[in-house]
Amino acid sequence: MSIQYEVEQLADSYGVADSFPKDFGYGEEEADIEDSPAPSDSKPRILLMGLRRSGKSSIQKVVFHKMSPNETLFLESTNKIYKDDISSSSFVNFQIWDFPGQVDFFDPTFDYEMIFRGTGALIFVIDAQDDYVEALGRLHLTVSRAYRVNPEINFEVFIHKVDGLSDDHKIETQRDIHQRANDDLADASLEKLHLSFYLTSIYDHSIFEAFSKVVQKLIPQLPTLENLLNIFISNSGIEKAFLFDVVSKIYIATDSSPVDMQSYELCCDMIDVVIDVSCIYGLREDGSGSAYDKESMAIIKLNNTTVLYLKEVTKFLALVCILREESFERKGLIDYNFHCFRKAIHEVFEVGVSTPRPVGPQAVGSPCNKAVALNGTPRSTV
Ligand SMILES: Nc1nc2c(ncn2[C@@H]2O[C@H](COP(=O)(O)OP(=O)(O)OP(=O)(O)O)[C@@H](O)[C@H]2O)c(=O)[nH]1
Repeated sequence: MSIQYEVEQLADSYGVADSFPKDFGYGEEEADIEDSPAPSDSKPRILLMGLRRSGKSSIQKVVFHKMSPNETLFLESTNKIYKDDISSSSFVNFQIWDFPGQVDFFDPTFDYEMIFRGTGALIFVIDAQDDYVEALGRLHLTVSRAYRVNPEINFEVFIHKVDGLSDDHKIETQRDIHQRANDDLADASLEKLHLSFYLTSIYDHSIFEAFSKVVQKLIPQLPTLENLLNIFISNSGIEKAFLFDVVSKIYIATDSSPVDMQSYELCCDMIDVVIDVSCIYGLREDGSGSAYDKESMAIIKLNNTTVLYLKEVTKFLALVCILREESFERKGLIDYNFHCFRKAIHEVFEVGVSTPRPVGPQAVGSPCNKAVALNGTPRSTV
């Protein structure tokens, strides 16, 4: 595949020097956010639960800490709740709580009411390569408890480690788990409790896709973002556009045309290439500067007449588009439309201004706690 590649990197416009991946933000705005930190326990939570060795810590490390999947083989078992605050590096401002496999709801020191009250999404991980009967029992116990405390939680089931399964086996496993889990809920008269199922693996992009969908459900501005993307692509001759959280490669929104895995993978790969090249050639000689900043943009022309176009939207977000070479002849128009799109996104999120987040006991468990606060906090909600 021949690739024509252009990357522009200008780190000069930002005062504080940072390097990827430790600090991915622009230094100055980072200070704003630091100035009014929300007490960590009041941030909306995504819980990762499931049996021992089902893959919870691996998911969290691969998606949010750039750990390579092979390295997860050496992860030690989690013995206490591990709270990971990812708000300093990511657009989405939440905490991920990784639970040890053996959580005991009857343990009086485990205050599950407090935990579930401030939870936006509960991800239950099931190891699809193992016998899942015990996991299904645990799933039922966990979601029914959580639902009674907070019916607003989104319940997400990751049927995980499917890399070891054939395509037929994957479908059959999903069908079986879906059927049994819902039968258990029906037996307990919990038909209203909705479970969403995803086939995932850390060895491909499925885990990023699944996490994208989990996070999207927690973003109240999603319809607005989709609308803006639809308007942008239809006026620019673009085939597909994703709004990415750069550090995690979660897409927080896309236009309303269907997502195919290949396009998503291509865009993820583009982000990796841009950041890697930036880290090598985009920093100043003394190593200062940022690998991703206001001037970050890249165009990659593939040999099948497809063009990939990436541009910075906010300090955590990038727009990545796929378009035909013919459409790219009107680059001026695309750039202008992008300018309008970027402005609109900034208006939606008021980038860089952090409004005080809810504090105190009344905030935990309030309905708005389900929606994630965003870095570049929106005007109207949260
Ligand atoms: N094949 C395969 N293995 C995986 C996948 N995800 C995780 N693993 C492996 O599963 C094992 C257990 O992973 P962990 O992330 O430690 O599991 P955990 O659920 O956090 O375990 P506890 O901390 O004991 O609760 C590790 O050896 C991982 O490499 C996957 O998608 N596919």
